[in-house]
Amino acid sequence: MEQKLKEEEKKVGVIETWLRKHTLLFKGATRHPFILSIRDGSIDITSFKSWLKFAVYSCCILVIQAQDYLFVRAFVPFVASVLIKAWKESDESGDMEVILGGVASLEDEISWFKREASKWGISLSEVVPQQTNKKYCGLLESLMSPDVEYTVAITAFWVIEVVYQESFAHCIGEGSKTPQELKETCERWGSEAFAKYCQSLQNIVNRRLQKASDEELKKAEHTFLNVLEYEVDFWNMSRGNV
Ligand SMILES: Cc1ncc(CO)c(N)n1
Repeated sequence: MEQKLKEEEKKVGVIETWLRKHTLLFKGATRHPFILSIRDGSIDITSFKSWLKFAVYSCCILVIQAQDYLFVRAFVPFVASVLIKAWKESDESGDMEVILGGVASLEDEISWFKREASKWGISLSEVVPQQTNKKYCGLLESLMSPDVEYTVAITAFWVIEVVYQESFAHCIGEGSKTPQELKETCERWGSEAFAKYCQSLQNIVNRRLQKASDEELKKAEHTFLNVLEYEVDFWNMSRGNV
């Protein structure tokens, strides 16, 4: 049985196997009620005239965006640590370009967060990190340790990106009623280009996992699950859960 599973994993790829095994948690992170409310337009303010609804609406998306700005600032050094690991440990020189592309797009992301904030009249320097966010940034920091293998770190990197990609692609996919004001946000992570970049990361991860020891595989799967749980918690901040 054990042997059969191993053979199966080799054929379909480890990631595919994980996604089948942990479908519920993956759906929890990529089809969160917050995302569904963007997609079905129920988050929309324009159909509700009362200013209170406006406040609630702006609050939940703004909480996520402001917290995400802080998250992305912590994400940059994490990605830099993955870059160092790729340089030291990778068996393929092409990995570095993919990761470097990620760093470049984070620069653009940070500028975009700043533009968005000024549009909404928020001062990002005054945003206080919520407990959930602090915990997630703590996870990133622990993954920056030189003791964490490249395979485990790149797995975390891929899943962090793919949750956003899958979530926001769902908001602009067939039949979505996403409000105009949120389209740009959704396009940022839901675009074809971002999907391609996530696919490049996924190819690296699959290649690494195929060669990984059982011990490393176990660690990588644990990290994969950990990230998914933190992503669910992150979305939960939109409901005022800190
Ligand atoms: C919380 C979170 N997860 C993933 C991404 C993708 O970059 C992001 N910006 N924020």
